[in-house]
Order: sequence, then structure tokens, then C-alpha cells
Amino acid sequence: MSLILKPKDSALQKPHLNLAVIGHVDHGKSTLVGHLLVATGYVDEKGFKELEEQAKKMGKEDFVYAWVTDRLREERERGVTIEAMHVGFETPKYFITIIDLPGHRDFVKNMIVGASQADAAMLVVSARPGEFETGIGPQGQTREHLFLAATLGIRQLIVVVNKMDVVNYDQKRYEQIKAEIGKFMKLLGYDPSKIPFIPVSALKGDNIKEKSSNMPWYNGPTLIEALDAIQPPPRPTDKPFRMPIQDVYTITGAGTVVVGRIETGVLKVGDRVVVMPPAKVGDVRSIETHHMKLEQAQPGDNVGINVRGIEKDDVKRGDVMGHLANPPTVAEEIVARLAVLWHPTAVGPGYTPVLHVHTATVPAQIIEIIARLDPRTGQTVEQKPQFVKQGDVAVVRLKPLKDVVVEKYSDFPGLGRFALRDMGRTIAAGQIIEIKPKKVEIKA
Ligand SMILES: Nc1nc2c(ncn2[C@@H]2O[C@H](COP(=O)(O)OP(=O)(O)OP(=O)(O)O)[C@@H](O)[C@H]2O)c(=O)[nH]1
Repeated sequence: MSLILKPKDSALQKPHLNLAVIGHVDHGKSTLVGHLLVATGYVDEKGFKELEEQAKKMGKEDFVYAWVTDRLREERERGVTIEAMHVGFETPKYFITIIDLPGHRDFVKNMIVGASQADAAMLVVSARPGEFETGIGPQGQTREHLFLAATLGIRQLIVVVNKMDVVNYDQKRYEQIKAEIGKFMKLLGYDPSKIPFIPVSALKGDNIKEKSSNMPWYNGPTLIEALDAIQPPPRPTDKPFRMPIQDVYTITGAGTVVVGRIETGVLKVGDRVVVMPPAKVGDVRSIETHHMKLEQAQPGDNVGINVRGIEKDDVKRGDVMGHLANPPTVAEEIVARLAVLWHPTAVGPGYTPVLHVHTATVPAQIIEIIARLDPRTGQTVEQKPQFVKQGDVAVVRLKPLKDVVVEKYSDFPGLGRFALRDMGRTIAAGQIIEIKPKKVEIKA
């Protein structure tokens, strides 16, 4: 029996939210996710007891919740079925899937992939002296992840001020962290007064499900209450169908199953679809989610699509499925608005980082910097600058060096926001304003 329980019937009746968990390494993301799963009854009790005993024997009691998350991640990574993708937990209002499990080898990369699908993000920040400071510092991931969340267009955030037990549940430390993060958030265009900052101990459970008696000075929501207060995201059913592919499987007896989350539009059994850039055409034989067959699927649904006419090796992660009547756009060139988060020198024409957009990763070259903008007003402050630096915002022309599907941010936000990475770090993030499409012949 799996340690992590499958969605219960009650969960399947609830609206579904995709949550990204972000934050600096070791600030407690895994511990928090594990605790949420346990607190909401999504971990097998007997299995958890065994895990606790094992941890006690090894003197590693503090790691038991993080182990729960590790197990879920392993189950997903091993998963030959799609069910592990859908495991999550339930709040009174929602069924919540953590789309990005902490501890992945390349977490930022996964965050970009995941964040392009996130309805909301939960930022975990450690209150431990020194840890908070490192995370919000110039090289810190608290800063990097918040920047990415903003640029990728995630408007709904929850900030978890974690490890409050380490600072004796001190209100002053909490207020200090809240003020500093709030300051940075304002620069990114968030209104911190509308964002819950919850003082928590992921280890002890304070303010996760029940209000903590250790922090009588705090009168905001618990974490579960804050999750329930997230606004259900818009589900653009009236737009053309688009689904970035996460995985492709061959399932015995069924054939090719393409897995992903629907960004826009509606897909029905029997529909004629095309996967771009490879331009492979097929027919939808069945659609499945949480082990249930669906007649049609809509934006936000994580689905496995059984397609006739497409082989496993024809398509891959990073390709995008659409209807044959309205195929996804393959880009020859892109014009984008870009914010530079970090670069040791300068970014100019000829620079070739890696472009991460929805589930795709391709090398791309900057062809031209069209203008440098005032980050606050968006007004042009310099035409055709030679280069841009850390902190600058610019409009650039980019050329993907391999075929990739992208769309305009204004039409398909999830396919129009991207990050540029290099040297194992995020250099910039942006939004696609215009596309020069590449002609790709589709043989139906
Ligand atoms: N005292 C205390 N320790 C905590 C708390 N939350 C996490 N920790 C400890 O902090 C360390 C890191 O926790 P993880 O949950 O692994 O952190 P993470 O952010 O998932 O780390 P990565 O997956 O490596 O990015 C572990 O030793 C945890 O036991 C907390 O609320 N209080």
C-alpha cells in the first residue's frame, strides 16, 4: 500500500487548485508539505507510525515529515501511471495538488515548469537567525523564487514564516520578516497588505490546521484557512485548446497516453488533435483524470489522453497539443518583455541562454535589444541599447534555436511567460508580446 493516499471521493467533488511551493533551500518546504498531507489525512496512518518509529530509532525525528514528501516525490518520479501526479490534500473548499515537490534535482527549472501551471504559490521562509537573511540576500532563493513567481504571473501568494519554534515564537522576528519581504514584494508589483503572512512551525504544527496557543499575538488565518481563501482561478474554456505535454507513456492495452494540464479550451473524446512542433495528428480515444473517465476536460484539469494515430516516440515533454483546426504556434522569432534578475556582466545581442517556457526547454539567442524600459512605468527610456544589466527591464527579440511552441501572453498566459537560464541560474524572466510564426506543414 502506498504511504500517500489517493484523492478521496469527497476531494473529487471539490474545485481543484494547483499550488507551487517555493522558497530557499532548507527553509522547510518538504517538512511543511509532509505536515499538510498528514494533517489533512492524506497519509496512511499505519505507514506513518512505522516511519515515525524508524525515525526515532535513527534519532531523526525531525525528518519524518520531510520523508513523507520524499516518498511522494519518489512515487511520482517512478510513476508509470498518472495517478501519482494527482496526489494532493484536501481543505474544506479545495482539492490541492502540489505541482512542484521540493527536493527535485533542479528545483528552479521545475519551478518554472510548475509555476507556469500554478494557480497560487506558497513561499516558505525560515525565521531562523541567518537563514532568513541568506534567503532574501542578493544570491538567495527567497528573492529568486519571488521574482519568478511575479514574472511568471502568479498573483496569489501565501507567505509561511516557518521555524517559529526556533525563535521562541517571537512576534518581533515575525514582524521584521514580514516588513522585509513586503518591501521586496512591492517592487515586484504585489500588494503585501493583501497577502497573508502566517507564522508557522512546520515541525511542530503551529498554525497549520489549528490556531497555535504559542502565538496568541497572531490573529490572522491558519495555513489551511489561508489556502481556502485563495480565489478559484479563471478557467478559460472559450479559448482554443492548448495543453503542454508533461509526459508520454505507452500503456499496455491502451496505447499512447499523453499527460499534461490543460491551459485553455475544452477537449472532448473523439476530437481531432495535433501535437506541435512535430505536427503529429491523432484522435482522442479517451480522457482520464484521477482514474475517472471523462467525456470532456477543461482548463486546470490534469489529464491523461489516450490518442490514436500518435506513437510514444512521435511526441515528447515540451510539445503542445491543440485541435487540428487551430494548431499551436511554432515560433521563428519572439518579441518579449524581459526583466533581468541576475547576470555577472551584461546581456546583449548574441547571448544564448536556455529558454524555459511551459514544459519546454530550448536554447535561444537574443537577436536585438529593442528598448530599455522604466520598470515602474513601462515607458521606454532608451532605444536599442547595446546591452542590459541586472535589474533592467527591456523589450528584446529572441530566436529559439530549436522548434518550440509559444503563444502571446495576452492570449495564452501559461504559454506566453518564460524564464531564461544560464550557468545553472535564472538570468531573466519575461512575457511574450509578439511572435513571428514558423510555417510547419501538417499532414492530416
Ligand atoms: N525547528 C524547526 N526545524 C524545521 C522546521 N521546518 C523544517 N525544519 C528543519 O529544517 C531542515 C530543512 O527542512 P526541509 O523541509 O528539508 O527543507 P526544504 O526547504 O524542503 O529543503 P530542500 O528540499 O532541500 O530545498 C530540516 O532539518 C528540518 O527538520 C520547523 O518548523 N522548525
